[in-house]
Amino acid sequence: MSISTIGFLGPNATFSAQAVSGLFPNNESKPYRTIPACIDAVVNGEVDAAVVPIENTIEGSVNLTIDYLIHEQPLKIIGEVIIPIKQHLMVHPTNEQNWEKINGVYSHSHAIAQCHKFLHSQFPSIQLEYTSSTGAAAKHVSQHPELMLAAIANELAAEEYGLTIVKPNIHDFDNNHTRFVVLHKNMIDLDVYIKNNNGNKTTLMITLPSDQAGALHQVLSAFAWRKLNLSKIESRPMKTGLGNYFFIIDIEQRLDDILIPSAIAELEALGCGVKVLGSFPYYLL
Ligand SMILES: O=C(O)C(=O)Cc1ccccc1
Repeated sequence: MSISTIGFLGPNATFSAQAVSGLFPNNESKPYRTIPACIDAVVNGEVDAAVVPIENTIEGSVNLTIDYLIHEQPLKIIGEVIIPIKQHLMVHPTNEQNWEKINGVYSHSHAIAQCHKFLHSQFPSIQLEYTSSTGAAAKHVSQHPELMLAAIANELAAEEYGLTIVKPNIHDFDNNHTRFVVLHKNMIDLDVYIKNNNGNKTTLMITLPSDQAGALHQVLSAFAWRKLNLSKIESRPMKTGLGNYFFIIDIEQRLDDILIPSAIAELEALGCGVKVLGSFPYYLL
């Protein structure tokens, strides 16, 4: 297979690690400390692909991933994997009996946001500490049994770092899932290697002509009358001035020979900029 090593947001036992082992059970994988570091590792050839989080049911988009892809390192999205997310509160075994007296909770910003209601009702004035990942939080707590700390992370992290889960399933909404994208330098066909996908998508980045009334409406019409089903539309700042935004649009099918190319041609004729970020299979684990 032309994909051998996969980069992910480490250390071991993060949700990203879980997504990688679910989708690529036989590949080598390599942890990186941040999402940009995972993406850079693909660009400089340290790994063949990276798996990074892009959207969560409760917290929405992972802006760092979208922005780094758009503004810094233009890789291709070659696949998507969606996994259920269960957040647990865990402490060092020494503190198991006294866990209600913890004075600091460590985790990734998305994990903390997924548990806001729980934290607000159980620990209204506790110190929240943001870490680069849930795994990093669990590792930190495991290294400081002398402090009364807890981490929010998954079951694998509790096992990997020897922590005790004192309150399972503290995410505020049951239907908690995260979408991860698989990034590669080239637009390769992942479903040649991984069968049984659950569907296909094409992701476009679209910029609108400036100050044109009804431009977004016209963009959406180009998809609507071709019956191209959109599963997501999101705006992000261009970072060039207030009010300047680009759009990320997911179409619920592969880049075909006729429909999507003709929609793109129509958008370009309207003065839009269009870039295909990827056309890929997705997998639900
Ligand atoms: O920190 C992790 O474990 C990650 O992989 C990022 C993340 C954080 C919270 C939910 C899903 C993914």
